[in-house]
Amino acid sequence: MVTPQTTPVPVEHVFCDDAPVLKVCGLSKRFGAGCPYCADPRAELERNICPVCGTVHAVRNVSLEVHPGEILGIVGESGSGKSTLMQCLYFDQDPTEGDMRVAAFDGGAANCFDVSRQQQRYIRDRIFGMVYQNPYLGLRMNFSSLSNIAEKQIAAGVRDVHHMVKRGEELLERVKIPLRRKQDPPRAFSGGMQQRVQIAKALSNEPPMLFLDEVTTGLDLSVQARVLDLILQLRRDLGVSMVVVSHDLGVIRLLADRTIVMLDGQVIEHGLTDQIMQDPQHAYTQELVYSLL
Ligand SMILES: Nc1ncnc2c1ncn2[C@@H]1O[C@H](COP(=O)(O)OP(=O)(O)OP(=O)(O)O)[C@@H](O)[C@H]1O
Repeated sequence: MVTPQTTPVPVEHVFCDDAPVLKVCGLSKRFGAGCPYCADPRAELERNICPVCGTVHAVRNVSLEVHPGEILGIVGESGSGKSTLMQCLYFDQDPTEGDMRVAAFDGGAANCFDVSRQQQRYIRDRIFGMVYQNPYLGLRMNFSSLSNIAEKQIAAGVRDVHHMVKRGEELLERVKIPLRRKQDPPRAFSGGMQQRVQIAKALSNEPPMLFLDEVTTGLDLSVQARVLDLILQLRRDLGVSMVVVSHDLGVIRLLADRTIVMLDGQVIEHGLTDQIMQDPQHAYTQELVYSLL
């Protein structure tokens, strides 16, 4: 039985000296209007729900940094707020509060949650890439794989068809989709291949920052291993920074340099992944780690 501690861990960034690619401070997302009771940070919620007004506090005061070439893992059980957090970072959801700085946008001077929708689209199209757990959210299932990759390039302003085809083919080769299948639509592919096409699409504009939300969930073990291997290879070859969300600590252990553990919308533990694996502090993290042994 897990006994959650409700006090969030203060975030100290003691691991890297280089400037972050992405820096998020105090991100919260609630579903519902809130009330004076749950507006108080000391309020006792029923998991993540206000007992007075029923508002869901899906993400509570989360801060994080991602450094160049680093993979940050976010792990937590179902409902802990991982996907909502990721959706806020990728502008799929508006946070209730928070500040996000992106080094490649305005030199990190602007809070990206406050900029215009057009500027947010610019950041999504040119600086960020997203791979969703459900490939139906990231791909047009009836378009060819090559067209899917071109779509992201067009959104980023690329108009040279020859360049788009060349880049699309390069990426399909990189993610090991045979080029003879480049005109096939993703609906004709297996789950693992669909995730590879999503990854190719997300990488098409050479984004410095890639978000991966439960990308191996639902795949069988051998396919999962190949996708994980591909992610590590991309980091090695391209130096792209990543935020990887998973409920599976095994996946996070394999991929992430640093890890954040979430429970009921809060960060309950964070640190170097090896450190968390060897010496988990929170009862919930201990349970996660011991379940892997
Ligand atoms: N649109 C919504 N309206 C109300 N509550 C929501 C909404 N979206 C998410 N929630 C709630 O927010 C909380 C966090 O959900 P979220 O999907 O982010 O968790 P998760 O850790 O990603 O879980 P899973 O891995 O199952 O997707 C949950 O309590 C969920 O029920």
